[in-house]
Amino acid sequence: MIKVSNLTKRFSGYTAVDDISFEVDRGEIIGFLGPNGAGKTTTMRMLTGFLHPTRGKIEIAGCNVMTNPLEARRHIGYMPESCPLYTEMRVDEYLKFRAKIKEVPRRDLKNRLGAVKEQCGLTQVGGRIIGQLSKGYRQRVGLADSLLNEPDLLILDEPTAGLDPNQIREVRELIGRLAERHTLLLSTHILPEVEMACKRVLIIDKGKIVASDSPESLQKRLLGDAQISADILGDAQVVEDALKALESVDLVISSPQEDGWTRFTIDSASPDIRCHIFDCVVSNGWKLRELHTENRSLEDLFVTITRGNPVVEES
Ligand SMILES: Nc1ncnc2c1ncn2[C@@H]1O[C@H](COP(=O)(O)OP(=O)(O)OP(=O)(O)O)[C@@H](O)[C@H]1O
Repeated sequence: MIKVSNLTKRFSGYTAVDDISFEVDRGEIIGFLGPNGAGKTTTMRMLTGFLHPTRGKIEIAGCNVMTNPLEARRHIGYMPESCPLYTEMRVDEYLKFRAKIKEVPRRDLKNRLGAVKEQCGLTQVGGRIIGQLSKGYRQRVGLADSLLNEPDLLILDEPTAGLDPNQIREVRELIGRLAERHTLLLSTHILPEVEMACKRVLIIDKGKIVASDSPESLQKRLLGDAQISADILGDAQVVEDALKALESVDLVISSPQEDGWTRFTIDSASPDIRCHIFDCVVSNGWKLRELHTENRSLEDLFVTITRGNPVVEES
């Protein structure tokens, strides 16, 4: 659906996007992550034909964006970071206006308007003035706009930026529903958003793609070792020594809890040694009330990657 080859954008000597290449298959949901100024918006604007690259090639659904921008755009629904809505217009009026610009055939207009309003939960607010809507609803109008031309590909630039937690939840749910029917490229700073929705993440830093993989395998490959937490009742020193003696255990840290319990934090080179810990506790007659692998978040991963750690190529 998207094929980007050696894409570069320079602004008066400054390289905002530096020779990036990636592909997105039809139906994929991709999180596009990066710190401020990494080049996300610049990349998205080039993908949608709003900004001309300095170098490189972009194909959307087989159309070359540089040589055939109008045809390529027919496949794309784009919601820019700050949605340029005409705030004095009513929702219906605005969507009709946008549909005409997007050359939605007159005979389809009513159906398309009805469908996108339904999809975005706007059916009740068609007569409202956009400027008087909440930011969450304005965001929905932006999304409805991006869906008018029945695009195969949705490109959303920080769709939840500036929304309050309730609005974020609503817009996320809406995006989740849209993801069932579209290929989706979603840029965001909010990492749980990506963990929830995206099957693959592309991480861009200083204009370069530094990682491309599923959140789970990136976590495994970058953070590698497992960290396990176990609450055990027994002589703390004896337990600690026994845990340290287990194969593939690198480090055990103990911290006393109430009523004689101790929490052991165990670093291991093996992905999961919980069964061995359990057997060790049982064979020594100790008690166990908690045993789990600590989940390292995408946030840890993001910080690791964008602080100059090794580049992770797609597997
Ligand atoms: N029109 C422009 N002229 C000059 N420099 C620009 C222009 N647009 C973007 N840049 C620069 O290119 C770099 C990448 O910007 P971009 O907006 O793509 O980053 P981003 O990853 O989207 O950041 P954010 O998360 O803050 O939106 C930044 O250093 C920015 O200042």
